[in-house]
Amino acid sequence: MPELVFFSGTMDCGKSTLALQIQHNRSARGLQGMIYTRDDREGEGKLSSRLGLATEAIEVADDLDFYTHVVQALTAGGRVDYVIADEAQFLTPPQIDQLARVVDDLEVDVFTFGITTDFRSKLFPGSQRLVELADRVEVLQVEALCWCGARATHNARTVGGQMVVEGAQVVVGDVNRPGSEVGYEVLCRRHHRRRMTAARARAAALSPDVLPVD
Ligand SMILES: Nc1ncnc2c1ncn2[C@@H]1O[C@H](COP(=O)(O)OP(=O)(O)O)[C@@H](O)[C@H]1O
Ligand SMILES: Cc1cn([C@H]2C[C@H](O)[C@@H](COP(=O)(O)O)O2)c(=O)[nH]c1=O
Repeated sequence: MPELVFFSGTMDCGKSTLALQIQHNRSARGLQGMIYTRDDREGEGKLSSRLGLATEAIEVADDLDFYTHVVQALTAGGRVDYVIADEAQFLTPPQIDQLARVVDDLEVDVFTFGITTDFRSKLFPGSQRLVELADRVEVLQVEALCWCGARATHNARTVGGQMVVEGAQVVVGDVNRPGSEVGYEVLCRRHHRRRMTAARARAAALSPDVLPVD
């Protein structure tokens, strides 16, 4: 039975790596997939992993209709055995409905990959629709860790090194980029709530004026 699967997790937990592995294993067996992404850090039309692997992908815009796109590929004589959509948090809710229709009406497996919540711990609209519609929501086995060693469950945004809780929902960026103006850091819920990034925890530990938080 074909499925709509949502592989979700924080930033930097291996989602794109898994997407590339699924693509590799299927294409090694002669299956043909449509690979989509939106706003990958490495640039337009790329699905990239921090492990250094990347593949070409179809760049999705708001007006791309997944169902029509896959039907067009089939009508043109192509084979579509599966669909992969990375950075699925950036897709619109109607696009997630179109992906569900690809599964149900075309009987094609659809694997989506994305973060569930933004830097304010609010659901991305695309992720919300995936949680509502997916046959399965899978949390990745490799845990990203908070600086305290606990499992990281939340994504923090930093601007000029300070954690922020206001701003645009979408700002493409990366973790572990100390030099960049906007950065991200994965944290456990406790430290996300306290806005305690690794840098702030280090500063607090060094300061004689601040009581330890943990
Ligand atoms: N130098 C490295 N050596 C081993 N593993 C690494 C290295 N750099 C990154 N990784 C692994 O890659 C993961 C990030 O993979 P990626 O697919 O880019 O994440 P996501 O798509 O979820 O943001 C990290 O959690 C880590 O497990
Ligand atoms: C938390 C958060 C993240 N983003 C962006 C930052 C990255 O470009 C992607 C996530 O990519 P990854 O492969 O999962 O690391 O999302 C954003 O725009 N807004 C946010 O709140």
